[in-house]
Amino acid sequence: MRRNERLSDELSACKRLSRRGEVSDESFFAELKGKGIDITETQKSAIRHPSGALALFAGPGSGKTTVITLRAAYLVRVLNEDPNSISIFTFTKKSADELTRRLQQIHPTLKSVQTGTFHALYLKWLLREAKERRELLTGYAQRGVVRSILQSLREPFHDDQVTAILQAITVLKNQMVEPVNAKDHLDTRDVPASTATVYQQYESYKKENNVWDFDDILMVMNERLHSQPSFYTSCTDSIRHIMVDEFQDTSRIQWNSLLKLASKTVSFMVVGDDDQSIYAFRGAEPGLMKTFVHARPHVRELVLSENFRSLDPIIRTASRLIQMNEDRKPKLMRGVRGTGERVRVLRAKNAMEEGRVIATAIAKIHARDPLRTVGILARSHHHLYLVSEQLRTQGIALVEDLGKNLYTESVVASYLALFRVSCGDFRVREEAFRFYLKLLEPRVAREQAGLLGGRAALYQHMAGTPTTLAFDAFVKNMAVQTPLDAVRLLTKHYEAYTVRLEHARRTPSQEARQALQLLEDRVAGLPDLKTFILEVDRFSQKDEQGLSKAQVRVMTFHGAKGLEFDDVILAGVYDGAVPHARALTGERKARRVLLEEERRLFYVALTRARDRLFVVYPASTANADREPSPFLFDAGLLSRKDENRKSIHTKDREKQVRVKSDRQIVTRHDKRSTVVRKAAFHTPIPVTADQLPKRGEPIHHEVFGEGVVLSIDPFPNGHKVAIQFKESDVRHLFWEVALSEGHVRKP
Ligand SMILES: Nc1ncnc2c1ncn2[C@@H]1O[C@H](COP(=O)(O)OP(=O)(O)OP(=O)(O)O)[C@@H](O)[C@H]1O
Repeated sequence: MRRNERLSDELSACKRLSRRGEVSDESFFAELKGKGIDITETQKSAIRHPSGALALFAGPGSGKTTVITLRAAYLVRVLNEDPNSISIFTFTKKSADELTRRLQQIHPTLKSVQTGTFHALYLKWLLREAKERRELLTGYAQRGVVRSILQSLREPFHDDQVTAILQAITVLKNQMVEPVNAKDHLDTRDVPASTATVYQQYESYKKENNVWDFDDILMVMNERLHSQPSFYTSCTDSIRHIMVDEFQDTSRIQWNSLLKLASKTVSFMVVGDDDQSIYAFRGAEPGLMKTFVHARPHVRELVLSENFRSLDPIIRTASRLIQMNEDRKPKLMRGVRGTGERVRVLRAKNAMEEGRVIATAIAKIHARDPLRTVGILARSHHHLYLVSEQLRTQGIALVEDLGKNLYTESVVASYLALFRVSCGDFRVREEAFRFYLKLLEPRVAREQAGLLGGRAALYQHMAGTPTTLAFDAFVKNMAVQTPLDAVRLLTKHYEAYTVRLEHARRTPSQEARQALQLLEDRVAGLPDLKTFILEVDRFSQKDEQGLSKAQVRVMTFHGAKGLEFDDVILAGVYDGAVPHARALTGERKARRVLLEEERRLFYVALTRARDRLFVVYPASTANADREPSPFLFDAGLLSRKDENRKSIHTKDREKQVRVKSDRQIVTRHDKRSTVVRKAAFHTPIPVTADQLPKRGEPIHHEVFGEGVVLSIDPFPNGHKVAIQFKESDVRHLFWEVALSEGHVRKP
């Protein structure tokens, strides 16, 4: 159909639908032009789309979200549709807030358009229509349930595995896999073998206790829509237009419920970009973009091929990177804003210097124009702790979307308590003493377990005993050490403590270890603990005034999705962090899938910049040398000549990786630190048959004392041994770890 014919068809269809709004079609677009927004013909087509299904697939910065907001405005202002009858789905709260902000900027009446994440909108409708009121099982409580199920299964486990199991359950529920079928869909290389059983018991627990988790909101909504006609009618009666932003992140269950909801609406529009799909770990299925086009009769497909956001060097960099992905739909992107400064890669000596490099870059940006918006993005929120602190210390007002900082991480808070006491601040002596007991005096800690868990003043209770005297000497000695030595000393004890925990079937998560590595970076070079404490206090007391005026925002790559900034600084872009080390382990196929997802994530980060883009990487963190991310080579930002070394394009890197064992890959750059720790925590030395215990044999354990072996069972990479200890319950030990760490012996 020729364009003019199509346009006149669209207009007449709109007129048929229209109850005549406050502005005409011509003045709507003329008003936008007056504001400097010259809507393209394809964008207009999508905005005017009268009824039926429409798919708008295009690259970053092409105006997909703009079309969604303007379409909502057009429906209300030109076609006189009720704003309440328009529902817009997004995938993060931040994108929903951004949409609401953009809508309100266009016109105040658009405040009533229903925007939100699937979870938020569905929960609202469930509360309204079905009067469903359930407590939500989240965060800590959710982990507690999984932990106690694992304990009841007598499974040794790590806290990280609790995270992996919960993530797997989310994916299964989003893929609509029932617990009975879960086994066939799980890869036991990624999750413990008991995950399917845990899933089953976890679901039963929620049912018995009448609670939901977040994924249940999607499940219940989908089930009600399909099985309760009255619920379905009451929901769909009030919705005439559905739009979905970032459709590439839709999961099977979201798709199922959407299809049902949209079967009665006047229009159903989805916008997305397969290159920006970054939520596989939550069950996203970018393949649904293809399904959409075939699922509905007469789906109209539109493609936008202009990038309105970024200057050419940024677009070129991002395109070079994403072209390395094999599993994608090729797209043509043309920048309309012209050329600009080249993307700059900055190398910092270490993590602390990285913060200073970024602060200098921001100061330069704001010296030219204080109103420029700056986004500082990193792969993990941990990495942003030190950067944020440096920026605040240098007086830069910023909005953090992290919600916490290094000193609120519980293990770091305990270290700080000990440091404070060693500097003469006895207000936190109780906290410090309890931590000290856990770390250095496990036997005393066990004896005092009742008091240790309660609120009693334990130090006072034990004052004058050899234990408190040893504690006093320990903190006194700490005061004369450099902060780095003090941190390392505590970490040595902390590692022994985690091994003991492992025997009790628990270990602290990787998060704690990451925090401790950061702490080492933070204190390196500081002369004494007093200086460190002063700096921490100064940072914590920094007043938050003026943050509303802050033009600098700090967030993760994931959190930046859908947003844009005048200038973007990507922090911590070193190999192992970007791509995440996890993407370089495991089976080749799984590795490729993960690596492509990591590349898409970095692509999302690069494409948030309008004018200038800086990429920063520290040459050393946590006492280990770091190399720049291989993605910087993929994107053409670094070349072999720059680094004077062999190519580390990710494709070549994959080849290297194939010939190495998983452990070597993860720890390639961490030879001095992580290898040692990983080996200690996860890689037991194989034992010979005569080193294995026998049933009925007596055993001595350094923490649990004397015991007798009840059973020996094969376990991945070793053996699980059940031991009845005299002074405690039956304990299950991972024999190879226990033996190689010297925690057990035959008496
Ligand atoms: N026709 C246009 N003329 C000028 N600017 C435009 C036009 N369309 C969109 N823009 C601007 O381009 C920028 C990117 O638009 P938008 O955020 O809608 O893109 P997007 O496709 O949703 O991006 P992403 O997928 O990367 O999040 C915004 O600043 C928007 O105001």
